[in-house]
Amino acid sequence: MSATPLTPAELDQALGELSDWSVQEGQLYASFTLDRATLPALYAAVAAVEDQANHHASVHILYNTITFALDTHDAGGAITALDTALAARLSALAAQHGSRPSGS
Ligand SMILES: C[C@H](O)[C@H](O)[C@H]1CNC2=NC(N)=NC(=O)C2=N1
Repeated sequence: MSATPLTPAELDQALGELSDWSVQEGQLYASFTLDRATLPALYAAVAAVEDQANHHASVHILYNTITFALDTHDAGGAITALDTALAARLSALAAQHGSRPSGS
């Protein structure tokens, strides 16, 4: 998978399959709300997937909401297929841990 910036059309197409995600300030962005007790397990799973992909999200946790922001540093902060691929995996992990999208 390449660190080539997605074109606007490619990004729109990818977002069509990433219903939890939006573009905010040039990054892919998603928030999930879940039981606080499951947050540690979710983050452990996120970290493992990130390390396997060698691609890492900005993660913010506030009470029962975890927010991810993704762009590709190696592409000057553009959104690439590395980001959209990881976004799909993060959505799946959040769902597996009983989350619900908490919107933007
Ligand atoms: C050296 C290492 O391969 C790079 O720093 C990887 C690690 N994780 C990364 N994460 C993100 N979001 N963007 C990158 O360009 C990136 N590059």
